[in-house]
Amino acid sequence: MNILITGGNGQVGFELQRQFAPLGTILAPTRHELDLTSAEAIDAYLQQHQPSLLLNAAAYTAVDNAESEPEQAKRLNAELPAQLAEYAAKQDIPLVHYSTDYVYPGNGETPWQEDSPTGPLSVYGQTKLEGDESVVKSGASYLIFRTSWVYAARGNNFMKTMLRLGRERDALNIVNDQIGAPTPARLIAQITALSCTIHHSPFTIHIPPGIYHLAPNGETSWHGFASEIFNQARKAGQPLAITPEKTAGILTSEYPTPAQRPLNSRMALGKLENALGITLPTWQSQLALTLIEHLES
Ligand SMILES: NC(=O)C1=CN([C@@H]2O[C@H](COP(=O)(O)OP(=O)(O)OC[C@H]3O[C@@H](n4cnc5c(N)ncnc54)[C@H](OP(=O)(O)O)[C@@H]3O)[C@@H](O)[C@H]2O)C=CC1
Ligand SMILES: Cc1cn([C@H]2C[C@H](O)[C@@H](COP(=O)(O)OP(=O)(O)O[C@H]3O[C@@H](C)C(=O)[C@@H](O)[C@H]3O)O2)c(=O)[nH]c1=O
Repeated sequence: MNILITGGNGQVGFELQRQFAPLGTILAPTRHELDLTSAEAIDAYLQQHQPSLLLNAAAYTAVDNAESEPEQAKRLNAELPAQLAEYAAKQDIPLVHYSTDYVYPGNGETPWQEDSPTGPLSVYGQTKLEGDESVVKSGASYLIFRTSWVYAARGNNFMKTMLRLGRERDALNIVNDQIGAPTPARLIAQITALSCTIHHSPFTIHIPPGIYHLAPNGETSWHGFASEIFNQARKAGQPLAITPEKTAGILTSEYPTPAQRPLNSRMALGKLENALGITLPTWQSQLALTLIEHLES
């Protein structure tokens, strides 16, 4: 049984490969083996390999660059999921797709529900929303996991950037007015596997199709996340130049970037917890696991 993982070398895709390896034959083409900007190449690949499950972890995730490369972002974030969803509907196979807190407008302090009005502030958020909308209306059996602030033991992410800067610098300014939940890619892959029941054939999704928020419990700012990274790293014996007093919280307006980020990225988790009958872990406990994995790698 072939499981296609697009973006298999990314943070989430890599963890999906680990989780799903015992469940079937993993197809995780690199960008040299399958150019995801080519609809023709994707069609040919699908015809050749006939996957029974699609896990779409490919995306254009460079939030600031997307502002100057909107066509590229649209191809990966909007048109690719639309094409995969159309195929999934036609073949009657499930599609799991990943989305983001950046589809929400970021105002207020109330956690977003899955059916809250969207209002992306950036090209990245807008193109991701277009992808979600295509999947929803495709008629495919789908799950969309909207997650936030993804990091992992490997890949490019905020945790690894902070560990590097914490060793190199003795002072850092980090925004403290964007609030959300840092989510390890490993947790995303574990929840994805938990949501798919494997019969002999075909794969089925065993929670109701739809959009689900997927993040750990609790909330913090990027400054709070960085401070916890430094605390936990220090306890694990890492030599850091940075000190808590020199890790200053600043406003988003003091850290100008090409793309606007939402201030409120709080996402309600009840829909997923109820569907799976679980309580999601806290972001601090998930950081401990991911940090140790990184330090031991
Ligand atoms: N990162 C984050 O903070 C968040 C991510 N998400 C969503 O989660 C999902 C996974 O994100 P994440 O794992 O962090 O993403 P990564 O940036 O780590 O990985 C993206 C993957 O997409 C692949 N890719 C991008 N462009 C192309 C292309 N033209 N052809 C072939 N492959 C391509 C990359 O290939 P290559 O390895 O060759 O570069 C990479 O494997 C995405 O849908 C993202 O929007 C949601 C919230 C937060
Ligand atoms: C390195 C650094 C970043 N920052 C801020 C900038 C930004 O607001 C925040 C996080 O930086 P990043 O560049 O990791 O942020 P960003 O790339 O916007 O992260 C987002 O990626 C996309 C793909 C998503 O879907 C989102 O959920 C979110 O994870 O930290 C500082 O304040 N000080 C610093 O020294």
